[in-house]
Amino acid sequence: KQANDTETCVQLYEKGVEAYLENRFIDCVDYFEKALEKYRSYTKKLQNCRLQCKYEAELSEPLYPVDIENLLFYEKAIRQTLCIVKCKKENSEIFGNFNINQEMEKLFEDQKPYEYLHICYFQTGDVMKAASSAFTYLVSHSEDKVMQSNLKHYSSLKDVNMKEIVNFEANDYVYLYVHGADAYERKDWKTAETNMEESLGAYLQTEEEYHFAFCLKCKQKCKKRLGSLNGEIHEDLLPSHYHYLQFIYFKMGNLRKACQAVASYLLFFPDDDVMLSNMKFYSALPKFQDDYFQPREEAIRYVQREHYETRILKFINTEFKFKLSTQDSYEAKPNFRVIMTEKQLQGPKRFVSDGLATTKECRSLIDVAKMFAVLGDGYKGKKSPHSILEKFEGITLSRALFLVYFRLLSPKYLELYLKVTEKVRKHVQEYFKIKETLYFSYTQLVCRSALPDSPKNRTDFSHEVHADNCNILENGMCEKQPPAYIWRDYSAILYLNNAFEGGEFIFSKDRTAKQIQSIVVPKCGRLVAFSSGGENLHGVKAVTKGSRCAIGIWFTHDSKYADEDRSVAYHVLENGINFHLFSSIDISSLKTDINLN
Ligand SMILES: O=C(O)CCC(=O)C(=O)O
Ligand SMILES: [Fe+2]
Repeated sequence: KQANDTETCVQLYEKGVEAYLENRFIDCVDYFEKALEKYRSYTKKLQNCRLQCKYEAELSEPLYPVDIENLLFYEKAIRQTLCIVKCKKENSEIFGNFNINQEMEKLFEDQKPYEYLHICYFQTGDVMKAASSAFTYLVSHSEDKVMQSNLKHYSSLKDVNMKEIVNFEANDYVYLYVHGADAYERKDWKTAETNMEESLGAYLQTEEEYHFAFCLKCKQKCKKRLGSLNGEIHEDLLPSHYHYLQFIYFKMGNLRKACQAVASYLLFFPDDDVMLSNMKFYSALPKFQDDYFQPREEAIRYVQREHYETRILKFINTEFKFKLSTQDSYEAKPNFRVIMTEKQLQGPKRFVSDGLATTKECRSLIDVAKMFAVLGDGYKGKKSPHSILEKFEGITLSRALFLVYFRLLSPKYLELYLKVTEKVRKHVQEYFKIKETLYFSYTQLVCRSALPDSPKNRTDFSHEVHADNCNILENGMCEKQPPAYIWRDYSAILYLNNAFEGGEFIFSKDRTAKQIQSIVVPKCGRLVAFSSGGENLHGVKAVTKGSRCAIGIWFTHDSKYADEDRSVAYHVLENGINFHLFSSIDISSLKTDINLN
């Protein structure tokens, strides 16, 4: 039987096991070799996706011009993550149906295939490969007694040359490093230098491939994995390159480079006695110059990133352990009903309904807004886009999504956000009897708060009279041109509270609000919905006290402007967070205690 080319590494693995169990050892070898090859191309491709996505995220224009509380870091991480999801989708022939599940991935990462493969090689007479397979397995399971005795047995066979046993899964740098260290022992400085420098480069490259934002927690694990030299764990593999190099360069007569290596090493271990005395020794040499102790650039970058990440991790672990109090005995009826129509509202294509969210739901959503709102989120960096006397705090769907991704926010909130807004969409579609598809174009939770020292007798507006998809001209016409959001077809505002003063929503006949047609007073669960054109001029009166929170939702018929984050959000809720993307990551301890109940 031949393994066919469309089979995933998982299927191949399973067939390998089956062949092994049925003593079909040639098939067994064939399937496992192909499974390993597939898995290798899978990880290679994944690493390419990661690097490419990292690069793209670096170059992307930030959503917000100022880096508030390291949010830029998260933004980049989420961009990178979503980009990887896309990249995987685009390469579905390699990634299969998107998922190698975590369990299967672990089998490969744990070198499980070699547990079978060594036997199948042995049975087919390939004893060298049997020995190497056993060795490869032992590299990551050095304590495994059974495999130890297998290797011992293989090494006693006359066809097995111990010197030629290899680790099939060694990273490139492992051999470079080992050869470098060998050359060092032989005092072959030139070879040692070449190997060590190459090993250093390859190490950093591999580290880069393993490294991405989600890896914060597994960083230690990564280091351990990378630090394994054919089974021996070298916790300090990276700095030890500099240890070798300082002496190699000294022996080669390059004092500057020796000193740079010393300075690089000291970045990792500033108090290391040996290195400090080397430093003294080198600086006493006649050829020494004052600017020699410059750490190498890649070492500086590495150490800085390390410090930064440790701090962020600490921050996440200490700052995000809290509970929200959302116990609420009173539960409003979930039923909604229309309370004002075109007639009461004095204009076309508009209505008001009540009961689209319960008290508890409103409270939860406000909690999220208060906890995670970013000044001006969704307003392209303007903190108070409409009134300088108010503070605008918002959270867009995409930010809620990445908070969930980082486990800073319980998925329940995202679910609630989606559920409530979907209820609104359906209601709007039914009320206006819309036949075409109504896509979400943009969703934003906003709280407008009066600044403490703002005057009480304000007559200005929190949000000037405007239309949502056109620009009102002097002559009263509404011009459907950018910068207006011309693709918006329907608008809906769902209110979350009434604990404030002012803040009434008005429909107006004219731009200056001289001819107010109707007023909507916000309260939890109340919805105002209307077509987004010039026929529905509207505004928000000044909020003079307290904080007014609402979810603004804009719909479109144009699929080009459909909000992609929404489908990603559903994907995240359905499939959970794709941890296998970030192999061997355990960020479960980052989970916060936020609960809806
Ligand atoms: O918050 C409101 O009541 C309306 C807001 C609005 O009109 C808008 O954001 O376009
Ligand atoms: Fe509006």
